[in-house]
Amino acid sequence: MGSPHPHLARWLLRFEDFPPGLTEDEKTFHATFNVVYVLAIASHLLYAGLMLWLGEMGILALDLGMLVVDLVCLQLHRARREVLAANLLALGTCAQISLSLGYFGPAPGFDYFYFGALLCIYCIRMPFTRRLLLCLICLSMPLLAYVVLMFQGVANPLPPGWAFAFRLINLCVLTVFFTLVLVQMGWSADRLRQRFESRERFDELTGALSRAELIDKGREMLMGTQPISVMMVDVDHLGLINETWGRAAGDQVLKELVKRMRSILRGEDLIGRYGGEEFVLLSPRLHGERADQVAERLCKGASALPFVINDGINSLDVSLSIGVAQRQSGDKDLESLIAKADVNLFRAKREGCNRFVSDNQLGPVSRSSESHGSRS
Ligand SMILES: Nc1nc2c(ncn2[C@@H]2O[C@H](COP(=O)(O)OP(=O)(O)OP(=O)(O)O)[C@@H](O)[C@H]2O)c(=O)[nH]1
Repeated sequence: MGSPHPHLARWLLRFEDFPPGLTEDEKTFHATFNVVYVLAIASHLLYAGLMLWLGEMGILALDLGMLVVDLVCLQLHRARREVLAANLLALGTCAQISLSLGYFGPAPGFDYFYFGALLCIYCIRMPFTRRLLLCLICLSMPLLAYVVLMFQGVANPLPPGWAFAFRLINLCVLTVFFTLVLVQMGWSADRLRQRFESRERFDELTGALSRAELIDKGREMLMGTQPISVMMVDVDHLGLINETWGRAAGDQVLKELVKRMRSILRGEDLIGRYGGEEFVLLSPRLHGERADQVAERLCKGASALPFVINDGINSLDVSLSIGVAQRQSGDKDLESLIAKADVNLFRAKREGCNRFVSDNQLGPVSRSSESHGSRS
């Protein structure tokens, strides 16, 4: 798997029962954080036991509170709300550090905790500014507590032996925790580099995203909760165009089509070449009737002007058929959304091409267009 730690990756993946269709990256992310949450639960149970034994009820209550947070994180993570789970763990950990500092005093060793929380946040796939904001919140909580307690001169109330043992356990747990998170970051960086190096991100002919890249980006998009429209676009009768005008003409049509779609769509929309003459479009924050309007604009706009082929000697009228599917709330499965769009595309073809079909409506394109009719 091209990772510096393939054995660890294989070992982690052995314990997982993944939902179908996850990429390798998602699998290692999922497996790593499963271990991180289980580790957090185990260590908070251990700390709670220790504090009960030592009769330190204040810090025991804090540990039990964190135990609940860990369990919630694990459930969220398993329900594929990974980003929410990791954010909650990071914030919970930093809040716990701040409160624990009030009890134990600003002894060295605690700084480990919030670096852990920061690393946690750093490997979560979310926009940079939101990540930065979370890091700042996580950093400032314990830092503030640190400074205040240093000035107050608070000392650790545990006997020196216990204080030492407690710190040792913390360091061991956190070292394992860091190793896992860092290794996971290494895997992600590796795969990112491999993708860049292998130049498989874009389709060579049209410049659209490659299928693999589209799926990766689409899955990232689906990690949020925003509405998303998926459109499957197919050039009508491309086989006939190839036969009549030659494959180079078909290639020119595909290239020009991507340019036209780009000019109609917004910058944040993704265009990927899914197969031969099929493209998949992913549009975040587009749903309901607006998605139908965009599909109609694509059908009309893409075929509004003839496609110039054979170095400007000929031109063709080319039409599109589009299947539209919309994300239902909480839907995380990109493949099933694309499959829905594909079913609607099939309906559009069956209804006579040059139209779109969406989940809720059939959308004929009003402009009458002779498909692939030639012009001089
Ligand atoms: N020029 C060109 N043709 C391609 C490319 N990829 C796929 N095709 C052609 O697209 C055609 C797809 O054939 P079909 O699935 O039967 O579709 P169609 O002829 O467009 O007919 P409908 O989809 O039913 O309208 C085949 O003839 C492929 O050779 C490509 O990169 N360049």
